[in-house]
Amino acid sequence: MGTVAVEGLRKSFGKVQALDGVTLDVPDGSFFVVLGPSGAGKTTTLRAIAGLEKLDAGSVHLDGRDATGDPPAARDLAMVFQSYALYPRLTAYENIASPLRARRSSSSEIAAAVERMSSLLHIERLLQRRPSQMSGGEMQRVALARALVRRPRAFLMDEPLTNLDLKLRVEMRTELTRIHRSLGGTFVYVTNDQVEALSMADQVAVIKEGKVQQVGTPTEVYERPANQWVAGFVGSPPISLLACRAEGDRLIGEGWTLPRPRWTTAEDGRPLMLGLRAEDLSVEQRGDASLPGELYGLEPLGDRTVVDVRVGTEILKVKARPSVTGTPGERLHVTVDLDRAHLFDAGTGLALSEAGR
Ligand SMILES: Nc1ncnc2c1ncn2[C@@H]1O[C@H](COP(=O)(O)OP(=O)(O)OP(=O)(O)O)[C@@H](O)[C@H]1O
Repeated sequence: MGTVAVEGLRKSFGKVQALDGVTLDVPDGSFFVVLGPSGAGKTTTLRAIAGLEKLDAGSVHLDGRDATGDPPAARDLAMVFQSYALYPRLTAYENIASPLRARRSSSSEIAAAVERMSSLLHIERLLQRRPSQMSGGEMQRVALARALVRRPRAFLMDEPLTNLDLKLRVEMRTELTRIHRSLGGTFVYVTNDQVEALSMADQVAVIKEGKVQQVGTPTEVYERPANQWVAGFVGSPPISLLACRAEGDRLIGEGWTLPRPRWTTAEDGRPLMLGLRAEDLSVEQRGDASLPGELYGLEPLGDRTVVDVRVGTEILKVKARPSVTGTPGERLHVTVDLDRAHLFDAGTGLALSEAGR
């Protein structure tokens, strides 16, 4: 078993409220990602689970048992940090073996476990090297192997891929999901990188200023963001937001109108924000629902081009084929897939009811 449940975690550092009532339920065997910007309280949450932070309020349950007062060593959790923290004088083999030596495992058990981990992480050829003889990516793999060699109740990972270059980071994302599948343990993984979160997680908890904004699968968080902030934080290029209001069967903004989506329940006149993702907009096809604008700029990204279109005072980001061309200032229409649009209350930022969608 390896369930982790925290409830109502509160922690302040002087005037900073790092955790403001964090509640999370991590199912056994899941790859659970805590996603949020810098300073959101991700590390503090992880440290609270590990028992490294004295809480102002709240509880931590491990496998259903109240572990709030337990010292870190009694919690049976393994932690992997951003910094590798390898023993500099020990070889990779000895580094990976160290948690097992501390538990007095036999040398044959140790050899078998190190062999299994090093093959899983493709580091067999590094085993006799010391940290000074390895690259950052190699050290990170050894650090992961050292954490994964034990079978603790859960693995807590604090941005373990941050120090790697982009290519290695992308590679390690796939590796980590593969390792999770083959080991089958509970992973609680902290990151500020939404691509990392969406690509690896079974469940994502999005956190901002010490408060959980939404918990769901990557698809739920992306396709049905609970509020405007989550919609803006998750997704690249970021979602475009336009101020508007509903009037009868229309949505009316500055210099544009669209048919009111069938599914929205907003009453007339209420200030709203319309959220449109780049892939739900088009400058290449003409549809019934479209916004008049002018070309602001083109951002070629190889496999696609992001077209910036000015509509009123806002810039919309539109995904287009790489071959798309145009001159800044040119008038054009942006076709909107209204079935995939999002509406938020402009005051509270909360997503409007999607009943009937
Ligand atoms: N030991 C500390 N003393 C004072 N303030 C702290 C301490 N630890 C964290 N904080 C503050 O608490 C808030 C949350 O910090 P935390 O490290 O949990 O954020 P984070 O989401 O992990 O950020 P990052 O992605 O930058 O690591 C921040 O404002 C931070 O400055």
